[in-house]
Amino acid sequence: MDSYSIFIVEDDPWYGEILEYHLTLNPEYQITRLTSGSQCLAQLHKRPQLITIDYSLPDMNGKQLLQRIRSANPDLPVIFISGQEDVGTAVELLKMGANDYLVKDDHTKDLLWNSIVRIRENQRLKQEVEQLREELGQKYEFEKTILGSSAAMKRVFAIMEKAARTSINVSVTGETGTGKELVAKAIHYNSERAKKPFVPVNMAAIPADLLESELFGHEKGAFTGAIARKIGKFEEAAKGTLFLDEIAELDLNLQSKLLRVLQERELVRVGGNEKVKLDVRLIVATHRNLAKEVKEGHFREDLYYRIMGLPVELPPLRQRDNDVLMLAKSFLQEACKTNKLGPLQLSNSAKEMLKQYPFPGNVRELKAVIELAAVMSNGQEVTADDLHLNTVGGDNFLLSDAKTMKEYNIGIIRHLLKANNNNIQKVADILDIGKSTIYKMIQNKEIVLPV
Ligand SMILES: Nc1ncnc2c1ncn2[C@@H]1O[C@H](COP(=O)(O)OP(=O)(O)OP(=O)(O)O)[C@@H](O)[C@H]1O
Repeated sequence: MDSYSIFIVEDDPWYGEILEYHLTLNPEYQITRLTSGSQCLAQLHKRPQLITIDYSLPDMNGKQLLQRIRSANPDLPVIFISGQEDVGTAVELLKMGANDYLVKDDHTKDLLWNSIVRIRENQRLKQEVEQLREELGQKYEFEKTILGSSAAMKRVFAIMEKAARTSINVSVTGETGTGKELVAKAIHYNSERAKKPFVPVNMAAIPADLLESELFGHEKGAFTGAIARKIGKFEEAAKGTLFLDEIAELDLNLQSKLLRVLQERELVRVGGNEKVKLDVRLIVATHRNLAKEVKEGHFREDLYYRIMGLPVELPPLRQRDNDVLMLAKSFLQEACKTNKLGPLQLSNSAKEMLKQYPFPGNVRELKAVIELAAVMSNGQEVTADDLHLNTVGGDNFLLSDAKTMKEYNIGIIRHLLKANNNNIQKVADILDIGKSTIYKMIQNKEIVLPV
């Protein structure tokens, strides 16, 4: 049984007795009764997990006591119990970080009981989230997740380390599938902010008219359909990292709004007046050349300088020397494990083919090609024939250079759908993309599924 230590600070012995009696109905609660503020402060080293305080104590008032508790432990839950209903004091105490304010009446015992249950549940969830984030952080140790030992990738790791040690903004550029999001996550989970949220938002995936409220939040009634207040991604990422992917797709109007928010370090939710202070590390990414976008008038120069921060340029896979083979081996191992296949090797011919191929879809494409090859192979090794770099959507598909990136994408998805009985979820998982991307292609008739 988990014990939970509660201090009851109450100078009226009779009322203290009632509270103690009621709370000990839960055998987990270990109660310590104290009758003054100074007694409470002197016992804080015993690490109570929650404190209830009578607002008017003989030696100090509730505000003074709360201030001193907060400076010793900013997270310790505190519930006030007051002899009178005084909304002003209640609001002030809650603003100072009290968790609840109850008035002494017939229902106090039950309200207190419920309040403690709620606070414990919040504490439990918070602990769980922190633990999960810690585990994620371990998962994102740079060199364990971002594979690469080429000179080009070593330079990337060196800049990432600098980024992780500071809180300055970071901009990640690189062709599609080079690992921009992976880099952003690794910086976050290796930084001081690791225990706070990493919030990714893809500028290209959200319709322009929804993006403002998605980023900055909205107040109830701000527009038709705004039935309740909603906090935006900036607020969701408080004390953590906001990852704005495909930043070049932001329209000029929203670029100005974003610039203002970043300059003033505060935001106002759509349809509201209240100013909300910001504390986020911003990481942006794009596959475009932002400097060129600025020159062509598509991107604001002042915003460009504000978000550029520390630039991380991810080289395309074809410029990473032997990383292609290292990645291929690792993806092959992973594919064997997930598909419950015996261990497979890459044949020499397969290695040669991978080294020659330019990989327009970069690491993402390599991963998909290898996963498919693992499934296709029926021997001990993956041969050049299993790689099927040239079978997607017809002969020499991937080797023909007259294709746009979009055509490659459609070709790969078409092929994988065929190989996986048109299981959209499975193909989305293999390619590490959202199902919506595939549905959009079907809607646009770029892909036709058999009826
Ligand atoms: N160096 C690497 N080592 C291992 N896996 C990698 C590496 N780089 C990328 N990947 C994997 O490749 C896939 C694509 O990576 P990611 O989504 O980060 O790319 P991206 O550049 O953000 O793509 P896009 O431009 O399409 O948004 C992911 O599954 C990721 O885990």
